[in-house]
Amino acid sequence: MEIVVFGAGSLGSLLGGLLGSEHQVTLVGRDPHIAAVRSGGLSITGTFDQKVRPDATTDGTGLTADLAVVTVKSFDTEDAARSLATGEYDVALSVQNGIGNEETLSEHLDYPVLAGTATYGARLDEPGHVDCTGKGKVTLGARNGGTSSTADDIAATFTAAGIDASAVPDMPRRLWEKLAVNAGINPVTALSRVRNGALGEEPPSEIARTAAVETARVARAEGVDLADETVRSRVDTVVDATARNHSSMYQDVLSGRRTEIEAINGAILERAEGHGIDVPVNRTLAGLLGAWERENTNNGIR
Ligand SMILES: NC(=O)C1=CN([C@@H]2O[C@H](COP(=O)(O)OP(=O)(O)OC[C@H]3O[C@@H](n4cnc5c(N)ncnc54)[C@H](OP(=O)(O)O)[C@@H]3O)[C@@H](O)[C@H]2O)C=CC1
Ligand SMILES: CC(C)(CO)C(=O)C(=O)O
Repeated sequence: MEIVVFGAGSLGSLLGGLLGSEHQVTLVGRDPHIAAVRSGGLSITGTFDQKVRPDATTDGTGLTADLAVVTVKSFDTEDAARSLATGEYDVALSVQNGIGNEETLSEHLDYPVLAGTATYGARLDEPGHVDCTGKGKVTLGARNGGTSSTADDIAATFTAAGIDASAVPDMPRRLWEKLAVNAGINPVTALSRVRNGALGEEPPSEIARTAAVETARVARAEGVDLADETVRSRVDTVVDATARNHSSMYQDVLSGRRTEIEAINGAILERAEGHGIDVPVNRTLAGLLGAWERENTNNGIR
């Protein structure tokens, strides 16, 4: 299969690198990482130990492939969609965190957009080198739910490349479940500057679980069947499985970069307000991270 991975930072380089062992992959990203991949290939370490040589470019316009895997941060989805619209693809798959990415892509693309989530831990250590800090799973499917033979084929493609992937018929619920986990783990680890595993301790773990439970309440108001107990235990499971990870939001804070707080806790807050639901923990986390962004990232705009 010909695959373009749009947004080859941490997660995109990991997935693109693994896919590159079996498929024709082009990574779209930024220099100096892309220059390093072009000259010396991509090393994947940690859970994996591989060296691959995918194609790599900083210009994501006018490309052609069977599949576009979108791994930019949610605040870059609109720009990515505009670039992807100049190319030719059969299908796009978002494996980003936050809600609304698939809708944004669909507004710009005239081919189908599938939804996905990833629980792999990835960190771009240095140009040309990605560290897999936790083996996870990629879950994908039709963005409004239901079965999809295209999603089945893509899951098989990922599996053939050694990525644990499955196609599921209930993506809306999965997206909200992942959102609940990220709403808890990401800002709490970013604000307290700890790896995910530190949330095994009280009280930060309880803050993360409460943010997740608030999210489940909003999901139910949106018509998605997601129980409080499901998200509480999911936070604990992900903390255990990704104990060694710096969450993507913590990585952003460490590098002084804009975070995805708006597409995660901010989006929950906005939808909660629409339903008249109070989400005080999400409001607090969004407020604190937002204050950090304004002070440290030129008002959140890079
Ligand atoms: N890292 C992880 O372990 C996990 C991440 N995720 C999710 O995956 C998504 C990606 O996260 P992550 O990999 O950490 O993010 P990164 O910031 O590491 O990667 C995104 C990359 O895309 C680049 N980019 C953005 N727009 C363009 C463009 N138009 N052309 C070329 N390159 C572009 C960015 O460059 P620049 O920054 O210079 O703009 C950056 O290098 C997020 O939604 C995240 O929440 C989910 C699970 C785990
Ligand atoms: C699953 C988790 C929490 C792994 O760190 C993640 O999605 C992220 O860091 O954004």
